[in-house]
Amino acid sequence: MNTELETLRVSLEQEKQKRIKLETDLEEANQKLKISTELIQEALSKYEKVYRKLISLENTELDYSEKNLNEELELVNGVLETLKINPNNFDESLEYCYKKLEKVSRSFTVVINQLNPVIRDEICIFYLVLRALDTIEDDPNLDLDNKLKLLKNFHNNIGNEFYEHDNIGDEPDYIELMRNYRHVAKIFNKLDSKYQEIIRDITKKMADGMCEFIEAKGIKKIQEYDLYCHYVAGLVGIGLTQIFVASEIEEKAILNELNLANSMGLFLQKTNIIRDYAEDVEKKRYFWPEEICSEFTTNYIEFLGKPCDNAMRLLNTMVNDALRHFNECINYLKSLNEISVFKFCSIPQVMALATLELVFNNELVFSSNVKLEKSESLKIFSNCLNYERFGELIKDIVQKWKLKLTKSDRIFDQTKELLEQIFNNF
Ligand SMILES: CC(C)=CCC/C(C)=C/CC/C(C)=C/COP(=O)(O)OP(=O)(O)O
Repeated sequence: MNTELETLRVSLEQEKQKRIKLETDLEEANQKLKISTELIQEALSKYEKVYRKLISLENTELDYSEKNLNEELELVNGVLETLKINPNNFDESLEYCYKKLEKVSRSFTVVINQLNPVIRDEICIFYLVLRALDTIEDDPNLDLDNKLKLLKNFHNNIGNEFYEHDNIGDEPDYIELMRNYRHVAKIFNKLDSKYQEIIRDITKKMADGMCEFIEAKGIKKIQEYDLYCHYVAGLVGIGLTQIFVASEIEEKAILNELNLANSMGLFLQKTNIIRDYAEDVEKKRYFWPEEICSEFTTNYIEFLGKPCDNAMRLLNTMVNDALRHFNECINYLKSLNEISVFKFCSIPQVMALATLELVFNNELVFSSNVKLEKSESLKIFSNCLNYERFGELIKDIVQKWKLKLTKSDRIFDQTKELLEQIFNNF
């Protein structure tokens, strides 16, 4: 009797355990279902927004063919894929990183989102790590010693899940990134060590370079200007190239021409430095090199709000200096094989060339932040699909720019020559 009772008790206990397990599984499945539903809803709402935008674009002055629309939809599908609808892939920190990327980057979110998944998280994290470093460099309220200490130590904290700062940054989104840095660190720690090493090495070199320039107080020679741009942007091009090769997506040969990767960064950085004249001068950030400025003025900040002849000549000389890097950018892009990497690298370059065309001989640079029209950016995003289409976009910008070169001026002639070289590169 006792044995029978015991057997019954054991089987009851087993049934009870089974039931508990079933209940736990059910709860977990419901949780996953909830997350999936939210992600799907988010994906659908994004998809719907872009689709509506495309439909409305069909009726605007932009001549969007059906082919363009399909290509744009392909790009959007890349974005949807990144939403990682599989709930097993769901990671709160990864989700934070992609959401933060959208907030802190004006131009890199879309090109990162469409990247080959093999390197997408790596490049998203690379971007956020450098954005955090840049936030420290740009903070106007940090005292010098503290800033130098934070910059010099930053590479040791990239994977520190307890690293956080409550009040660093001059914009709410940057402050928030520094406050929640642990999410970036957590995903960094999950990356393959070969990517961690590249990111850490570039971050250290960039931080050391930033410190060198903070201590030097001002940029004098053009060579120093190129060196500063190398530290803050050329190194990014070099690190990205190392990531493409480490993943075996691009060929090793590209590592023999890292000077081209450097030029890719310099071209983007110099374009921003010219475009942001008014904003930077107002914030007391000075990047225009004395060697170029001194031909036109003893202090280039006097041109703020006053676009006199000398101001315009200086502006056009700065544009010329940036434009001399573009042929090397074309040569870099020519050597890429994988389409998502090509788009990631080429779209920002076309946007920068269009921006340079816009700021050339443009008085507004001295009073406001001149920006490309949204429709222009969209046209570039959706048309820059391969090397051939890239060439067409570049040639269109060059033709438009040449129409501005009616004046007979030494600088205009130099710009004309550079533009002709670019045109003939295709
Ligand atoms: C090989 C290769 C791809 C080289 C390019 C290297 C690269 C991406 C350098 C960064 C340059 C730069 C000015 C970034 C910030 O741009 P931003 O302030 O306009 O962008 P934001 O939208 O992120 O603020």
